[in-house]
Amino acid sequence: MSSAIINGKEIGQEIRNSVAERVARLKEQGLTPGLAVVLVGDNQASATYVKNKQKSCEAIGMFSELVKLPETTTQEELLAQIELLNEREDIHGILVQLPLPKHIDEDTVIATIAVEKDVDGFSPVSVGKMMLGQETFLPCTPFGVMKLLEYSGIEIAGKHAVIVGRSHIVGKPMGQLLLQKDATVTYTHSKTPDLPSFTKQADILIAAVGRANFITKEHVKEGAVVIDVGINRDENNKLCGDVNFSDVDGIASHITPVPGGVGPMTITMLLFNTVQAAEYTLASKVQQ
Ligand SMILES: Nc1nc(=O)c2c([nH]1)NC[C@@H]1CN(c3ccc(C(=O)N[C@@H](CCC(=O)O)C(=O)O)cc3)C=[N+]21
Repeated sequence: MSSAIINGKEIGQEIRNSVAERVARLKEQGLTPGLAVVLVGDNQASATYVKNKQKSCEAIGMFSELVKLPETTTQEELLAQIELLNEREDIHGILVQLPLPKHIDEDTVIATIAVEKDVDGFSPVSVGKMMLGQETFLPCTPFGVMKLLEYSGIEIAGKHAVIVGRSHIVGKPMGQLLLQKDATVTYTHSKTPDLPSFTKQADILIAAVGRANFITKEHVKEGAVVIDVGINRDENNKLCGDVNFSDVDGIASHITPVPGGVGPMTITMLLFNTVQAAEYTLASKVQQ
């Protein structure tokens, strides 16, 4: 029997519909949620992602502004742009598209984004709050994975979740969110010896390695839920995940496809966080 497909496009659309209703309610109160996307340089992949993000904002009635800066932008110039956006009343969320050119220090840039506008959830304060289980913007990709599991009725408490990959934006926060829902979490990475001996124990396997078709049937336990966070290009330049889908199909109980799995959820949760940021500003105005 083939594995059940977790459809991120469909689940994402359902969430976007409810975000669109919140946007409409804010507009009735004279506030249009606004997202600024900062893009430095002319990386082709980044340009495509950014266009998708803008289209998605507009589709639910949100305002989005692209701040496009040349590859030669200095760090000081970029920081100055972010500070301008921090001050703007019509901008509720700021996303600085990563990766940045090599002469710019990403950590410094991210730390400059006002915490109340950090809809990516990447700033040190947002990460710290997440670790402490305090209310904050959650990083969009792991947040989207949690929604996929929730909407698919997959139990997390008491399950063994194995994460492959330890990036700041996916692997690390992913483990944290699963831990908060009472999973037992194991982190594995490129230096883990005998990886299959760990991944084979997973009830929930999160593949976030960034290597095309890396996870095969030798890594997966019968009946496991397999979440593929990878966005890679194979040798034919076709979009593919970190999981060899056809190899794992039939072994996993559930699996996310690429495209149409985690990717659309990342953008959905960005919209979710931005509308939340706008709602917070309204709430704080009413209090004054
Ligand atoms: N500050 C920052 N925040 C990010 O969230 C961020 C970033 N930088 N840099 C780049 C990565 C990548 N990323 C994706 C989001 C959605 C899809 C997505 O929707 N993918 C579609 C397919 C799109 C296609 O066909 O190319 C899918 O999987 O179905 C992909 C990739 C967000 N990123």
